[in-house]
Amino acid sequence: MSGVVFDLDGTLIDATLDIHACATEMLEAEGLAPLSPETIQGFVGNGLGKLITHCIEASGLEDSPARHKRMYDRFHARYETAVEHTVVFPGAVDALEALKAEGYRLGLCTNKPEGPTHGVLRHLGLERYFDAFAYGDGPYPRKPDPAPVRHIIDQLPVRRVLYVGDSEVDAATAQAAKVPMALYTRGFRKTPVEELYHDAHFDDWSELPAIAARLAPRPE
Ligand SMILES: O=C(O)COP(=O)(O)O
Ligand SMILES: [Mg+2]
Repeated sequence: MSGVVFDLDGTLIDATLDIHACATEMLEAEGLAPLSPETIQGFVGNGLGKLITHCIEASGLEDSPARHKRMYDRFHARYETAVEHTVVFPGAVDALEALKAEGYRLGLCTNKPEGPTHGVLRHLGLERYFDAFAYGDGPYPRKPDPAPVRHIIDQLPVRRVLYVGDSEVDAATAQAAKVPMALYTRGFRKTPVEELYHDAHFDDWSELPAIAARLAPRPE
């Protein structure tokens, strides 16, 4: 069997406005000034803990454990239901449908915590496409450690996978897991495409089934 493993934020969905709303409320509760949506978007991809650290540092404060926990808890409490402004990238659902129809097993490998991941997937009708999940608060290290990808490969289970992601973290994860990487170029990447590990890149989701057929040929 073959599988395709997807990153979430910046790859399948753009949750910037909802993440920004959670961050704004969290900063306000601390008496801090809001940060722009672009700034917050740049903090996404390494998990919620890292996003909180970036918010604290961007506000000119020290990332003390007590402050970090207070802000993390406040953000997390709102995160699962902050879904109303989140959108799926154009063509991504059709690509998931096509891959499913071709017999691929699909996995979702995100650094987002488990509750907010399922909250947004349910809201967008995407939960049913995936046969296995790994989260940023699971019992394994976060991406770019290869452990969450391995966890998904074991759960699916599949022998061959293609990893699909948008960012530096995803490229490093695929490389560490020694799996082929398809880079979605309209996500939250900051590094030029040529400088990131990848075997294929695409800016149009209709290209993905052909990329998968090449890099993770279908079931024998
Ligand atoms: O950093 C996050 O919380 C989520 O990021 P990811 O879905 O791109 O892994
Ligand atoms: Mg991402």
